[in-house]
Amino acid sequence: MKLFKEMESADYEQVVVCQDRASGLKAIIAIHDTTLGPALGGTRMWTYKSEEEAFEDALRLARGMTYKNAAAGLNLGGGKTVIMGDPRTEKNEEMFRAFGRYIQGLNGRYITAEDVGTTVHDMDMIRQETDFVTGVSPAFGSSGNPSPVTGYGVYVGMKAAAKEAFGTDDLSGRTVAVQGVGNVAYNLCKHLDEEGASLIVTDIHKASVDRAVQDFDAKAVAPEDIYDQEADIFAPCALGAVLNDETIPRLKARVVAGAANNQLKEARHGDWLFESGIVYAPDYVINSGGVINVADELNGYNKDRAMKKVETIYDSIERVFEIASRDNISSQTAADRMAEERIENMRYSRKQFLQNSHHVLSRR
Ligand SMILES: NC(=O)C1=CN([C@@H]2O[C@H](COP(=O)(O)OP(=O)(O)OC[C@H]3O[C@@H](n4cnc5c(N)ncnc54)[C@H](O)[C@@H]3O)[C@@H](O)[C@H]2O)C=CC1
Ligand SMILES: CC(C)CC(=O)C(=O)O
Repeated sequence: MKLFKEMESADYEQVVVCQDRASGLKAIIAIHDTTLGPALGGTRMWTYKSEEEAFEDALRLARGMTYKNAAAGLNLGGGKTVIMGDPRTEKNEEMFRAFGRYIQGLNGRYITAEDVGTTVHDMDMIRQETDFVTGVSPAFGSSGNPSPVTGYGVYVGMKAAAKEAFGTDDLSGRTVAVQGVGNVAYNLCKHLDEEGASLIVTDIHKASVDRAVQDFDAKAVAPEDIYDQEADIFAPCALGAVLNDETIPRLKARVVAGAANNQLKEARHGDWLFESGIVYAPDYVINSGGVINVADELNGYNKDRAMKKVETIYDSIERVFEIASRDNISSQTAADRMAEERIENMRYSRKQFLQNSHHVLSRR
């Protein structure tokens, strides 16, 4: 990979490569854009096949956070970290503390939280070395694990997408095919089950599937079969790039609405969904509940305030569909326009120099 060329292509600000031999830490912090404020985005730990794959993931995820935070109306920019390693076997305290020191060195330009492969306990380790971490244990006045709130936000956004497709947001009697029943999707399934939806689930980990089958009477299918299911809604809740040339023709669902980041392999796949009449809830709008929740910590966490804001995901998804139908563009393009417009407007309104600029971190 030609890193500078890649960074130039989407105008990334900074990439920080962190190595600590003693703990085995190999981390890449990507900061995409801080026009709106410090970059907030989680830390993913994953067994990447190559360094190149890890860099690509960090860059793509960081850019997604810029759009997510902008579309959610947060005064935050976009960044993300990936740690190379197996989250089940390669974690240790020293690793997360070394990582925390690297974050502290960025002096507030980047704030972290959980993502795939990291937990509240990991954030507690990081917190020992830096102020710039959210999603730590509630005992520290924090909001804790963001996944249940992300799951609730996806549920709320799925209802808005269902309204667009079926004319009603009632999910009782609907069938939802869920890809990956990890932290977020388990919570999503709970809300869907409570409303009376039927669930079809898959995961590469048998224990996760078994839990969903037992708790929600879900039907289990093999991972490669999830795209072919007779379902009203397909909910991708595992990893990215699952909406692609091979999978889109197989979908029977009228709605795609799930938690995973970067669901579209390429931008043209969003156009394809639109042209096929499939209602797609853009990933970074529907899955913004977690970041909305952890961002509230920067004002001193208030759960009611955070949850009220998470409810607005319904309106944001409706707004995206309005723009898409007004301008005859895909929902993904509509969401991008909404986010880019906010960033550009703020870039303009913040151009005057102020000595003591009101900054989200100055309230901590
Ligand atoms: N945790 C959060 O608050 C947020 C998570 N997200 C995104 O949502 C997605 C899920 O996140 P979490 O639930 O936190 O992660 P998780 O790691 O708890 O769950 C992901 C699940 O997907 C499964 N999986 C992986 N590859 C699969 C495949 N090919 N087929 C079927 N299952 C597969 C894993 O075994 C795991 O159970 C990720 O893309 C993440 O970036 C987005 C916003 C916030
Ligand atoms: C997990 C969130 C708190 C932040 C994030 O990284 C995301 O929304 O993808």
